[in-house]
Amino acid sequence: MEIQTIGVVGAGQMGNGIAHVMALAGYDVLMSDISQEALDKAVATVDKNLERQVSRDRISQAEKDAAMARIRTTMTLTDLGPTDLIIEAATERETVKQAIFEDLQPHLKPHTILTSNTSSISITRLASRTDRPEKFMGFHFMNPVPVMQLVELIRGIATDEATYKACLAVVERIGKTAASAEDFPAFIVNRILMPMINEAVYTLYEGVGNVRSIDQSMKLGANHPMGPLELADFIGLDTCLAIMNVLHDGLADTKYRPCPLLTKYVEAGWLGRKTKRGFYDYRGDEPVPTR
Ligand SMILES: CC(=O)CC(=O)SCCNC(=O)CCNC(=O)[C@H](O)C(C)(C)COP(=O)(O)OP(=O)(O)OC[C@H]1O[C@@H](n2cnc3c(N)ncnc32)[C@H](O)[C@@H]1OP(=O)(O)O
Ligand SMILES: NC(=O)C1=CN([C@@H]2O[C@H](COP(=O)(O)OP(=O)(O)OC[C@H]3O[C@@H](n4cnc5c(N)ncnc54)[C@H](OP(=O)(O)O)[C@@H]3O)[C@@H](O)[C@H]2O)C=CC1
Repeated sequence: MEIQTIGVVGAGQMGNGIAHVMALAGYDVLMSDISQEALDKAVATVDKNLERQVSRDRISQAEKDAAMARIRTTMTLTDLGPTDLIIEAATERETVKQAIFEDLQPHLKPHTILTSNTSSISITRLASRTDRPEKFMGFHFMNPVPVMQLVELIRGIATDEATYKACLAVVERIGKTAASAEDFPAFIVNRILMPMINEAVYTLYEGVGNVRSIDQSMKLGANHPMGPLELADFIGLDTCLAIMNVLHDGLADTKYRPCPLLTKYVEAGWLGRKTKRGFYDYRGDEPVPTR
């Protein structure tokens, strides 16, 4: 069955990016969130990012207008029930995701495919609590979604081939590249990337470098487009900590223990760009290191 309508749960930085690329590729998108403010902000962000693509001649004004017209929003999660494919992109907390799939379940069409954009949580475990583990997958975009080429596709133990192929066809239609990952904590990208970010926080915690010298070293010394602390702020420090906890619990190896300094920033509510403070303070014209 060809997918035509897509439901996106969670209108944060990932949800708005997913809505953006799906609408641009011609899918009808219905996005939900628990906050009307988040939905309004997400639509405004998509509009701004599409406008940027128009101004750089990546897309035409008509393509932008058509994409914006394909995005609708709702505060009622169950309105997403009749869509062909649901991509859950809410906060990285297993109980939040489980509750979303539980609430959706009675309202789904028999053919609806359920997916999660989780960065780390077991797809098999999320799937096992639904009525359709064979129609459940990990659909993991990278941030910023309109720019990054990769989508990790993660099959749970019960995912069937038709579901995998349907998701692969969506990745191809939006012009991105799929990497197939086995369902183990944090999959491929975050299994490798997040311990590096956590190590950068340890490097800061132990005083080996400060925020600026650590980021500069990895940008100029390893050609990374962003330093690891800048990238952590970009991803969200709550998300980084949640991923480290999943690695630590799931692989039971102390090498994945989250740095206490990362925990401290999250406890302070300094979550990075989204709260305007993390390893950098974004409240002024230029980001200022906080250490
Ligand atoms: C945590 C997880 O589960 C998984 C993850 O996502 S891990 C995080 C993965 N992401 C990364 O590692 C990102 C690392 N950073 C980068 O690659 C770059 O810094 C960046 C692409 C974000 C910005 O690049 P830059 O060169 O500094 O900025 P800029 O020149 O403004 O942008 C580059 C292009 O992206 C576009 N762009 C940037 N952000 C955009 C957005 N949100 N929407 C649409 N387009 C965007 C720009 O318009 C520009 O397009 P053109 O090439 O057509 O001109
Ligand atoms: N940040 C990143 O770089 C990446 C993140 N991911 C994953 O994507 C998911 C979303 O992350 P991200 O967009 O960064 O997070 P954000 O914090 O930016 O957005 C999450 C959104 O989900 C909302 N939300 C929380 N609970 C619910 C619920 N029950 N129903 C609907 N919406 C809800 C939040 O609302 P409120 O703010 O009101 O709580 C918020 O608007 C996570 O699973 C994350 O691991 C994947 C790839 C990259």
